[in-house]
Amino acid sequence: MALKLEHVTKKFGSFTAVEDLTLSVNEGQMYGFLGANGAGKTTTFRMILGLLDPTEGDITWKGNRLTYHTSHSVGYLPEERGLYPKMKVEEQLIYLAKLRNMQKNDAKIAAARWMERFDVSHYASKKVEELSKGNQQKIQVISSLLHNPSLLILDEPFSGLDPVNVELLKEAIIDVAKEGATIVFSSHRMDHVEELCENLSIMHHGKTVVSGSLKEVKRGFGKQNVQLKMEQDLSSLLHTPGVLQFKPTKEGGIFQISDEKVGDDLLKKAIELGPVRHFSIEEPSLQEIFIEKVGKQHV
Ligand SMILES: Nc1ncnc2c1ncn2[C@@H]1O[C@H](COP(=O)(O)OP(=O)(O)OP(=O)(O)O)[C@@H](O)[C@H]1O
Repeated sequence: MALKLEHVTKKFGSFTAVEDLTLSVNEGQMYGFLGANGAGKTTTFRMILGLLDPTEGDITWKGNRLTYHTSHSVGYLPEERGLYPKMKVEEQLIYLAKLRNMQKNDAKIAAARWMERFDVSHYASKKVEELSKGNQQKIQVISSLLHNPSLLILDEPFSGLDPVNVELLKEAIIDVAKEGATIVFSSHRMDHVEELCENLSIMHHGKTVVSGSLKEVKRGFGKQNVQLKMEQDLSSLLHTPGVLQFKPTKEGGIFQISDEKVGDDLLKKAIELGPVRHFSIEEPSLQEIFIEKVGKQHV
């Protein structure tokens, strides 16, 4: 395991922000960190980076404790974005890369490549403060990965980006992972995590409520969804044993079921009602799992 957190707890005074967190991430893996506001994600990132000390537990990256200022192999996109507003974009990217031990010329070449990729080359000689929030975000993302970090920690990397830029960033993250970097990111967007991560954790009030591979998490949830498309009113099928919930849709309805066999019973009953245009059994979405585990009021 490249990144290892073992029984990590962080207390601020008497308040426990992170409690007994254990997780590991393989080299080259993309790990998703989910949780409602205040769940403890940023605190965990700061501990991984060595910016905060855990109250208890151990954190290691390839066997050693990281200290952010001595590690040049780490990239971090902090939640509170912090570029120098008066500095020009290219100048700033090169400056930050040099702080991470990159040669000026290599930094210049890499900055030009990434600015082109993120479609911000035309801002190279503008001051950061002259850019829109989303474009500033892209510059900060570039600064976190310009020096080819082997561990990249991204706190809410997609927030504030429009859909085109979200796609640009996703593709970039996938490429960085393919080149071997280990990536840990937090997001409130379940679909992004579902799309990008093999493994994930959901935190709630500092505790891990769900963790594992996406497949394990979905299977472990136990429940599945049956989608039926047909003209007839389906509400009577709610009383089929094993049906937990029913949500009518424009074309029919979606049933939450306790196990796959209930799907067969539903299909038989649906056929008795009339012609079935569509029937499918689907895995629960991460969104459903999150809402059930963390609670609707926290989303
Ligand atoms: N320096 C600190 N002193 C006291 N409490 C803190 C400190 N830093 C964080 N906390 C508390 O720890 C909890 C976890 O905060 P954290 O920022 O890690 O959450 P988060 O999951 O990143 O939330 P969000 O999704 O809103 O960014 C919060 O209740 C927060 O108020």
